[in-house]
Amino acid sequence: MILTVTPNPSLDRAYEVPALTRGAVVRATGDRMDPGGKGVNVSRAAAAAGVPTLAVLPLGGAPGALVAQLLDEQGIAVAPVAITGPTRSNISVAEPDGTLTKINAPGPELTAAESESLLAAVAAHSARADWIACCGSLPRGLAPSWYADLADRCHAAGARIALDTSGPALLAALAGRPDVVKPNAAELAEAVGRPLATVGDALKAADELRERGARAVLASLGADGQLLVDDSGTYFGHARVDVVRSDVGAGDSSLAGFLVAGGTGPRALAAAVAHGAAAVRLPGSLMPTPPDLVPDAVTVTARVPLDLPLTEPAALTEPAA
Ligand SMILES: Nc1ncnc2c1ncn2[C@@H]1O[C@H](COP(=O)(O)OP(=O)(O)O)[C@@H](O)[C@H]1O
Ligand SMILES: O=P(O)(O)OC[C@H]1O[C@](O)(COP(=O)(O)O)[C@@H](O)[C@@H]1O
Repeated sequence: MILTVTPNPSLDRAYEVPALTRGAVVRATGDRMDPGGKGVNVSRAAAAAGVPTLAVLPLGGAPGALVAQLLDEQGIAVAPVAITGPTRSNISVAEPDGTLTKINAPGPELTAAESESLLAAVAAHSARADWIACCGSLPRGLAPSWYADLADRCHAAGARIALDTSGPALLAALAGRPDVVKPNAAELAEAVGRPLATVGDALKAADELRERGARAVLASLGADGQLLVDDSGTYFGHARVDVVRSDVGAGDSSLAGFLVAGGTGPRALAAAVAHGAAAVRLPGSLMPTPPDLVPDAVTVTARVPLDLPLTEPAALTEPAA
């Protein structure tokens, strides 16, 4: 079973527009609403792959009720923790050329009691979990060490920890020795405090995260593919995608594919890449089902193209904590 923890879930609203013009009234040509947040998406993708999953998440207010309803409609098992503050809504705007603009709200502030209830909810189900995927930003009220504390408790219960977060929460979580971390290029750059221009730069950064505590690193590099560094070796995976509709949740879909395929080694990397590629071919944060996957389009190699320039070099937007 894949248990997911999403401390700051969201109601994801996705708009498709002909062009995004600042200061103008922009008429959307399509819109959709999905239950969101990185762990929620991992659960949705795991369920779509036919793997048992449980999503642990705090929910509050009318948006929280809507997230619960949408998850129920999708048949996702949920262990909700009731909170006072309203669940956030995140917005993405997709343009026909593939440009995506995302606005992520900060979300509610959790009280100390709500933070404890969330940890207790995870602990109550962790014995049943093969993997516990800890995903997304931490809401206000949770210390940056929250994921590290969670990892300590869950490791003691025998579960493996996958982690997908950013900034200080990622750095602090490394102390909890997560079994795999899945940064994207920007998160990796921020974690090591330097920009990344090539796949080789990303590999050096991934090695550094392992030195700091991560047992394995699955680095997602957008259109360029993914890099896996674990005890079995170092591998690079790529898939060709002709039309990108929305990359919202592509990383979450990738992580789910990786865990569903065992969570280690080149076969799991191939599944991660297939899931990421399938996700970007779908609108909004729709998660792929098996018929959406095109495994033949995926290549995985142990010969990492170190000199390959990243299509989107990762600049530093914030100083590393
Ligand atoms: N433009 C793209 N073309 C092809 N595949 C993509 C594209 N964007 C994302 N992907 C796939 O989805 C994965 C996750 O996307 P990425 O943007 O790296 O992560 P995140 O969603 O966490 O920011 C990538 O590693 C890749 O496999
Ligand atoms: O917790 P964060 O970092 O604010 O991210 C939350 C957002 O991330 C998502 O899980 C999508 O992930 P990506 O932005 O990595 O594609 C959305 O469902 C959600 O709105």
